[in-house]
Amino acid sequence: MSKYKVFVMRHGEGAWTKENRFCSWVDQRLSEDGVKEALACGHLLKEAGYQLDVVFTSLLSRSIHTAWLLLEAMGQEWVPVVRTWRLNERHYGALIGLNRAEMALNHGEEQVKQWRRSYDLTPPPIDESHPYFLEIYNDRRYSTCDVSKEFLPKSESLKDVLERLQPYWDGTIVPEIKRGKLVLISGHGNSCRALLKHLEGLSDADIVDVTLPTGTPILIELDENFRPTKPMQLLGDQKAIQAAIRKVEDQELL
Ligand SMILES: O=C(OP(=O)(O)O)[C@H](O)COP(=O)(O)O
Repeated sequence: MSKYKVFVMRHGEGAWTKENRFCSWVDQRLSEDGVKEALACGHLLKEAGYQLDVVFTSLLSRSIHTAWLLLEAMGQEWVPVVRTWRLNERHYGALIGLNRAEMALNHGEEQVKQWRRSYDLTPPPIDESHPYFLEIYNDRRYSTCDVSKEFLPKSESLKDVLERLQPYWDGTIVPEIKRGKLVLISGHGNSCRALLKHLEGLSDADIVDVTLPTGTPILIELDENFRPTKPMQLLGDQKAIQAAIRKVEDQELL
């Protein structure tokens, strides 16, 4: 029997999703479609009668704006929004800013798929010669983290993401859920995949086939031991959701 519910969602479409570039820790804003998606999620949850108690986001604007727009559409703007770097998107290292289709031309589609979806493959690290290095590491938000700047990641596999996210899930989010709070996590494609791997108990091989569309709330129902009681539910028009998943999967195609 389900005791707890939690929503996990990837933010609305970001500006660089449209340009097909690895965005990761670069602070791009939502595209016009991304704004619409976030508002539509809020309307969907409102119509279903949900009342949120707390929303967790990353430190990246696209995840925070999604939370704000969703709460506005629900008429629940007063609900606390809590930000943490531990929900940031996977750090794509030296791949940040690169175009996926161009990379497939140079390295082959299979290599790009491996970089994007395998569980424990870490891309080459970002270094000071990278065009976005200073923009990321000189940003004041990263002086506010619970680890000092020099220990923040320079590249991550999905496994690394789960390792930095899980202490926050266990220590901060789970206690809220246990107190009876309805929590929504406005995260990113890969920070949400890492969390879903953990919650759904997916194997390293099975997570490779999980791709998340933007702006789609995923409802997870858990028993008293935080084990899923039913398959996760992607809420909304199922045909549109499948089309949105295919769009993300096809980003590496030539
Ligand atoms: O920034 C990103 O994800 P996000 O749009 O969910 O924040 C990544 O570039 C997602 O890339 P991927 O779908 O190739 O893993």
